[in-house]
Amino acid sequence: MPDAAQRLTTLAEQLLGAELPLRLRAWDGSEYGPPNTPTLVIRHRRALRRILFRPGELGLARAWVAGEIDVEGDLYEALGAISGLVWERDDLPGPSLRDAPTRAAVRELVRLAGPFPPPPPPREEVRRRTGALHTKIRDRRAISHHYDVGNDFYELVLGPSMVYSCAYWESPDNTLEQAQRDKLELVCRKLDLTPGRRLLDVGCGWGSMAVHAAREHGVRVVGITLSREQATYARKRIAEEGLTDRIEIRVQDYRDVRDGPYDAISSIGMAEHVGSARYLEYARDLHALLKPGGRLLNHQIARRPLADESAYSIDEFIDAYVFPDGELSPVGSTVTQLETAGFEVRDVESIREHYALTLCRWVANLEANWPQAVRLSSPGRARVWRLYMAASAMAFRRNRIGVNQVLAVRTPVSGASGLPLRARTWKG
Ligand SMILES: C[S@@+](CC[C@H](N)C(=O)[O-])C[C@H]1O[C@@H](n2cnc3c(N)ncnc32)[C@H](O)[C@@H]1O
Repeated sequence: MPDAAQRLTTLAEQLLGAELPLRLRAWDGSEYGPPNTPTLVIRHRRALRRILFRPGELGLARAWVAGEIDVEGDLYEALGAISGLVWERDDLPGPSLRDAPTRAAVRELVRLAGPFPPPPPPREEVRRRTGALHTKIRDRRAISHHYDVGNDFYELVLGPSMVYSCAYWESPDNTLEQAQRDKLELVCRKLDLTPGRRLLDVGCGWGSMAVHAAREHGVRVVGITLSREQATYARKRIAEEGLTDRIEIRVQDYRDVRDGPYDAISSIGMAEHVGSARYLEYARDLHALLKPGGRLLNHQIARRPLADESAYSIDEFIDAYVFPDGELSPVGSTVTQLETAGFEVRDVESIREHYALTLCRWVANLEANWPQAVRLSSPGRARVWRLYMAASAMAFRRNRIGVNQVLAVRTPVSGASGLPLRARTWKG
């Protein structure tokens, strides 16, 4: 009788119709598969039950959070191998459940997983996003879930720059702090910030953009966030920098900003929270908050468009464990919505590869401070973050998702956009 690792490998290969490019270690201590590759460790057969119960990323993620599966060796190599095998194949669908051998393999897998517990009580299913879902109260709760993990935890992961969005890598060998500074500076140049102008930073996080723009470009800034912890941190930092006369941080929803018009608006890593049903309203609100000729820089993660857009559903793992209610749209629909709201879209810069580099640095920071990260959050939460960030790095690297800076102008009726004939000012 072959041991569990060998049986599992054989079954997985039969079901996937391809060779497993990873080594496997099972709960009985047995190992099987190629040497010199990362090892997928299945510590408990409960992991199989979870995966069979909930096929797709969520079952896998739950087993990961519970510590029932793990990876030894290079996490990125393992994730790349798994996604190459499951999500990125052009020869799918593989073996069909109509085939007798496939059905037999599934039955054998169920046997191997052991007795199933009674089904869990019905839980709220992840719904398609509707306009009603992104209410101000719900958005505030979702933001709290994500950002009020504690500033100390974010400091460990993000490092001293405390910027939680894609950095800009002039060279991949730069430090994360330099790359984040370069990103903030790039945004300031795109927005043509000059002393005395007024900037609204929507989704200001821990205040990094506000501080950079006020200190380096002499602008007055209002930064808004839904997270109290972020606001407290940002205000302290602003006081330490001696910039309280130039920066105001508010705990405020973008839908409640009433003190326009502004000369410029930055929205960096915030619009992912808006939701497609509310996106046009968001674009209209920002448009109304700008002076004629004012610029918006919208820096946002995008997904690839689908042949059938109605088939889009939120990633269950991200929704359940990381980013409740976060939602991605293709860059084309962002541009269309901004134009519909009245903006003239002048520049779209894709910086997809930059996010893979950024995420790898965050993962490295987390790994280097692992015991402290676990103490500040919990073993499950720290594991979720490691997996989420490493998997996201892979997704950016492999073009499953992207990130774009969209520069849009509230061009006046005269057509005078105020932009240079060539974008030398920021492209160098
Ligand atoms: C990923 S963080 C980005 C923070 C910052 N821009 C940076 O690059 O570090 C997203 C920010 O958007 C804010 N946010 C999300 N929804 C918001 C809303 N409805 N109104 C105002 N801010 C919001 C969050 O509170 C958080 O500060």
